[in-house]
Amino acid sequence: MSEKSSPKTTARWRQQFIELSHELEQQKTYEQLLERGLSRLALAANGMDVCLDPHLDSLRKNLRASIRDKAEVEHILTEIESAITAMDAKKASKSNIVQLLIALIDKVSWPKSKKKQFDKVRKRAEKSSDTQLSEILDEVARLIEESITPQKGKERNRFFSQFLPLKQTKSSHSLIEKEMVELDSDESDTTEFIRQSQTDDFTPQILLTELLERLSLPTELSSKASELRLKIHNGLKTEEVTETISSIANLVSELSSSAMAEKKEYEKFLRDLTKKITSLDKHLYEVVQEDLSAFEQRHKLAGDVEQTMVELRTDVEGAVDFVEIKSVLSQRLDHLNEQITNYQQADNTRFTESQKQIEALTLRLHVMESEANELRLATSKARALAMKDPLTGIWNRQALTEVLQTEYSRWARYQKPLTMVVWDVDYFKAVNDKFGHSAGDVVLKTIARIFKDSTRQADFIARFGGEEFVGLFPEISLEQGLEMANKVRLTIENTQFQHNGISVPITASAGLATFEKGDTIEDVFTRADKALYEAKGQGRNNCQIERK
Ligand SMILES: Nc1nc2c(ncn2[C@@H]2O[C@H](COP(=O)(O)OP(=O)(O)OP(=O)(O)O)[C@@H](O)[C@H]2O)c(=O)[nH]1
Repeated sequence: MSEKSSPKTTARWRQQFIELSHELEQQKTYEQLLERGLSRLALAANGMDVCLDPHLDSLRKNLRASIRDKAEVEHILTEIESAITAMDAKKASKSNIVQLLIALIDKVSWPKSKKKQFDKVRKRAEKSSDTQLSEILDEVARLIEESITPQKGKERNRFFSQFLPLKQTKSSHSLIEKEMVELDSDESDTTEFIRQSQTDDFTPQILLTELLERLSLPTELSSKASELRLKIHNGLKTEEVTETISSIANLVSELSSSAMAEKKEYEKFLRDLTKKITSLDKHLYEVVQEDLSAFEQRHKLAGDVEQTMVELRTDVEGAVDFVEIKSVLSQRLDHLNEQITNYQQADNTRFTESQKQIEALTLRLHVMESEANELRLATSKARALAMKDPLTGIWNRQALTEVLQTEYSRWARYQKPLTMVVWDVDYFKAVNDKFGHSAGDVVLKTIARIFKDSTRQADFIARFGGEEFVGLFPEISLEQGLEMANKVRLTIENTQFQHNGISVPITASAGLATFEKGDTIEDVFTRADKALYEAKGQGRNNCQIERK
């Protein structure tokens, strides 16, 4: 082979050189592009993970350096690879956390009122990105908090409001406001929780510890929580995570049951309180109904009760927990009972006194009634005596006056016949004179008996005075009356009067008149007396009717 190159060979070498140069040029451009891309990727990936960031910085610095250290780059790439592997592991952890959250939500029987909210959070958890995880965790914690402490929510306010008087809504507001402040302070805690969580990396341990920290546990459950916390702190094996989640879920359920039991006890206590207050009110109402004289006492008691209720309400509003409320209510109720007992004692005394007074008054009333009856009877007897003629025992002139008035009114109303008869014993003065006044009295008594025996039940006969008698025949005409009078007259005539074995002839004469339209009592009496005068004039032992 000759040392001199042929032109053809030279041209080929040149061509190859040009192509190689071009290829190198392209590779350099490609390398620059890769460097730039790598640098940008490193910049973009910065912040994804704190462990990755320093390696990315080193890589970018190295890429920007004029002299590159291949070994250094290889080391950086190894570190980046390790960091990315660690990131993947963390990512897997986070998705485990989501699964844990969902498992927790599913395991606990949440109150109906929270069920929907938990379902929403559950859906969000399923679709969540890493950046949303802390937010979801906090929401789950908040819902757990609300679910296990129902007395701090609206339910408690509603619960209270049914026992507090409506007019006290202002006071009730203050109670609500106070609770809102409490809720606000809870939110501050939540904000703090979010802030902290955002800076932390989540692991199942952190999640479970955070959940336990956020549960406000009663004493009887706190020891269980401490055990769990210690177990978590010491590190959980993968198979222990699910078991721990179940334990926390049970704890939450127990806490919820405990809160419900307390709520029920609280409800029962307030129901009993309401019954007692209702009973008091009923008692007060009955007291008023039973004894109006106790109005002032009742008014005072009502004032005391109202005052106690106001104090009670103030105390309840100021109380911080159920035990204090219970204690305050018990004290106030005791005070209220004392007031009621005092009132009842006073009321009993008042009632006993009233009963005594009523018994005394009743006795006095009975005595008075008895006395009044006796008096009425005596008056009646006296009146009867006053109406009777003492000698003959028949009605006297006073009785005649009254009966005349009554019969006259009846006649005026019904216009039925009413006849008057005026009797006079014939020659009575001679009887007295001849046989003595006593004999004359016997004659008068005998004639009175004849009058009485001869007249009907409806008829009336009275001694007018001396030896004069006046009779009334209701519903008897003048003619009928004359007939009846003559019968009486004959009876008298036929009666045997004797004195010392000597027969004493006794006769009587009568004049009759009947009531006519426009008559007064005096008119009729005058006409009857005039008829008597006529009978006397005709020889006595005679009955005459009025002449019209
Ligand atoms: N025994 C007795 N006599 C009385 C009583 N009241 C009145 N007399 C008498 O009755 C008598 C009445 O007499 P007179 O009025 O004159 O009438 P008379 O003698 O009946 O004569 P005539 O009426 O015309 O038939 C008097 O002597 C009275 O004293 C009385 O209660 N008892």
